[in-house]
Amino acid sequence: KKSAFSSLPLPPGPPALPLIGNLHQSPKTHPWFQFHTWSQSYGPILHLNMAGQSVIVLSTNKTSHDLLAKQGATFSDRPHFVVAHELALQGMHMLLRPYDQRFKLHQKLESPVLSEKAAKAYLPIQDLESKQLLLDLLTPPSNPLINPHDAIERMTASIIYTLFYSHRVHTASDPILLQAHLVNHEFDQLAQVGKYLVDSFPLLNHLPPFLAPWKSEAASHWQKQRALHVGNLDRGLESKSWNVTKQMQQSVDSMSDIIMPADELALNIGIMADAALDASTETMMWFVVACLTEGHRGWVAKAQKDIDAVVGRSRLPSFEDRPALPYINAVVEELLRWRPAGAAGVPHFTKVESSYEGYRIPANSVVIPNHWSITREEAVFGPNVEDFVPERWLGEELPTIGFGYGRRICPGRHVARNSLWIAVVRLLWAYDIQPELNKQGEPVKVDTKGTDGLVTKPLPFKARFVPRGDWVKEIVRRDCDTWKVDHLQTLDEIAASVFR
Ligand code: HEM
Repeated sequence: KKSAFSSLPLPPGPPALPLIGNLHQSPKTHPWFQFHTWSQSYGPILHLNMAGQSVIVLSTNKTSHDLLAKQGATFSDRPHFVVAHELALQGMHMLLRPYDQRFKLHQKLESPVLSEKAAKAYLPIQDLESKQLLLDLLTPPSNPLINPHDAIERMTASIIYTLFYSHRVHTASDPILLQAHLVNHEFDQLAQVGKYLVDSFPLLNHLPPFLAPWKSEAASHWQKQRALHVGNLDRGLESKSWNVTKQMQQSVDSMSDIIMPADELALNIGIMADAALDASTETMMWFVVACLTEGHRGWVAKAQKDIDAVVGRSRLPSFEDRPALPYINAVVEELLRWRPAGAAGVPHFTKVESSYEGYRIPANSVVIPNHWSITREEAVFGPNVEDFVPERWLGEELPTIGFGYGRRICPGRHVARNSLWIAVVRLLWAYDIQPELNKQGEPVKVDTKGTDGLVTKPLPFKARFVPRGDWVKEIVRRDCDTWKVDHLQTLDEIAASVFR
């Protein structure tokens, strides 16, 4: 039967072969670069045929917003992963859940704890952990070269685990953090597109277990996910203080018509924590890379001049300084643009056929908002899009980007922006971040391409965090040792200010 849109052409794209379509041209790694190149020939909306699977790639903020946000009722689903999601996560992964009633229920539970208002109440935790970051990077006496990853990850993990479970993370080898890494690594393996035939042919899943080896792999993975997230849920519920776990459990208890097993709530909170951790850590790592590779353009010096004028050299910068430091906001926005941690976004999916700008969008298409292209649109962001230029954010208002679109937009974006702002302003206030030098005394080249994957990470590198003066050392030693602070009391104060 002909549909209303069957006479419309598909969006343009590279020429496809019979049966396999564009599969032979499909990039093996870093797909966002090839998508970007194609968009330059075929335009802001392109169609790929991956062996029969329609993939729509959106390359501008406008097309992404028009489809994923304005037509949110139809473009908010996710592609189907039989092994990684349905089997290994029992269908409970927040990022992968289909757009259905149960998803909406989880979103309803999440939204009060991640709202802009809640995020504002969490500032004392971000204040605390960013102080500790400064102390952790003050590496007496000889300022050795370090890879800052551990110190940055400790900070982001501790912000999230304190808020979610009342658990402060003291070092990057905290056992819970290490367990999360192991589980996530195994999950990434399971989720690799194309690894399991059953992902393309779900009917195979009806085979008996001895013919379907993925079933036992998935079952064993589920036990690990469950142990991690239920363990954390229990820790949260047992804590003396308020935390997000308790808040969400209380919401569940107050909904008399809802039955939600502990592992389902635990998975929602735990996956939220995972999503928070990687993206925030790696965005901060890209900040350090930006200082090393793009600082010569003058933005670091300009930011430090502003900070010196507003904050001075006798105290730390704080959230109260934010209105007086618009340039630091611009640095954060430019960071999210220059290296969007989710370079190809997270794929959406549409179950129904529709049309856009005279093109037919087939039912069951995967829809990718390619942040890499979206952040490089010169018509929106001006020239020299490969350069780190915060000034572009100081003129007329630009679209904020990097957190996806529509009903699946990152719910953690308010919390994330606040974490980035305070860490960025404090690092700039405290340190000159200098590159490693080779034997000839030249800076060692730092990679700016990053890894493949849902979250793009800079390749390992080393840097020197040189205090900008003795005043930094004094203030950091005096104010940034946070281990004696009663974070449980801080959490109770947070609760009192927003949730009671
Ligand atoms: C700089 C840091 C972050 C970046 C760049 C980022 C980016 C993203 C992106 C691109 C998506 C997909 C949106 C879409 O499908 O259109 C997403 C989803 C999500 N993010 Fe974030 N995120 C960050 C931090 C956080 C934080 C701090 C939290 C929680 C506290 C969080 C929780 C989530 C969750 C739960 C989803 C799944 C939403 C859904 O599928 O409906 N993220 N994030």
